[in-house]
Amino acid sequence: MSLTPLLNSLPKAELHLHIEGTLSPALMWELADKHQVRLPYNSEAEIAAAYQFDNLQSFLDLYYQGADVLRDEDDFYRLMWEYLRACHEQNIVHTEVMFDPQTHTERGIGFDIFMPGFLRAAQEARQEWGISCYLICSFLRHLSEQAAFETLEAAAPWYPDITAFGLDSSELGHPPEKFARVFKRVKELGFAIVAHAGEEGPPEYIWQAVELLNVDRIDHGVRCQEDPRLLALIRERQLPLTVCPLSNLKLCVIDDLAKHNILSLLDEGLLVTVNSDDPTYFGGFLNDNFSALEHALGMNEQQLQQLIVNSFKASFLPEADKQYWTEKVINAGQGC
Ligand SMILES: Nc1ncnc2[nH]cnc12
Ligand SMILES: [Zn+2]
Repeated sequence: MSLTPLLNSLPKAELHLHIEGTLSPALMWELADKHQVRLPYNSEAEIAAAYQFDNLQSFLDLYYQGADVLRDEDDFYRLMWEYLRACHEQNIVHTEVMFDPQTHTERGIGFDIFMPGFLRAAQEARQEWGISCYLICSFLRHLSEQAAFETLEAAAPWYPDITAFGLDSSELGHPPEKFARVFKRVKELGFAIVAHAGEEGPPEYIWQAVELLNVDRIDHGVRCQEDPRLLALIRERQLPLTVCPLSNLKLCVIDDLAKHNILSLLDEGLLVTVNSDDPTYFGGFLNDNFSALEHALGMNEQQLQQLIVNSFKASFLPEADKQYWTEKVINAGQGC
């Protein structure tokens, strides 16, 4: 029997989502027209057809180019609002959304433009649908340590609206150690920390994220299985991994979803979660990622439920909220 009815009925959290990676071809086309931005495409369909990637960098090149159509506060509001509407449709009740300030500040678009847009959409989604949305401010690792420090400083007026700081963009050649001093400061300021590690990069980068950045969660981390000592440490500390199956397939981290190690990591007792990363670029939102696991790996009902319980456990929600949602998931599962 299909897991789709159960999947749709369960409340879920999403913990690894780049808001710039939710820009749909339709919105990109509309905003390009609004701001008279020249795109290297002749239609929405051509935009969608261009989304074929060989690796992370080939994706990032298109992703940063696409973000150029985001210019004013209303554009950032629309972007966030459309994602939160998709959350509502999938029964995502809590989401922790990454944004890349440097993608915008480098184009002269400051925190005073994008933050009010994000926050207005988040507030309306809370009122309309009861969705909670936390923000994770991510540093681009292909830029310098100095640029990350400047971004941390520029974010200061918005600290009350930020839950965590993260690290993303081109992994290879930019190990976590490059940002050890920045994240030391982030920790002193009292924020949670996440970092992309072990997506394309080796287990050594995951070690550095854990030992030098003191991460609370690892984004991706799928290559931890190559190092048994690292795997044991992640299991012992129950350090969450925010895994993104369709992203891994689309960026050629794996060549076949049937070879994905997510269920094997789950069965080994790791706190793994399912996420969509950049859904409009990778061909699926959160529920599509779960469905893909059902079809490619034969994920069963118990594994589905555990992955969803993990999404709340691994979140930055207060303990009482984690408990509340975990009970909801378990009780809803029993009713099906
Ligand atoms: N999958 C990914 N890895 C690293 N940086 C990203 N930025 C957006 N998506 C990303
Ligand atoms: Zn990511």
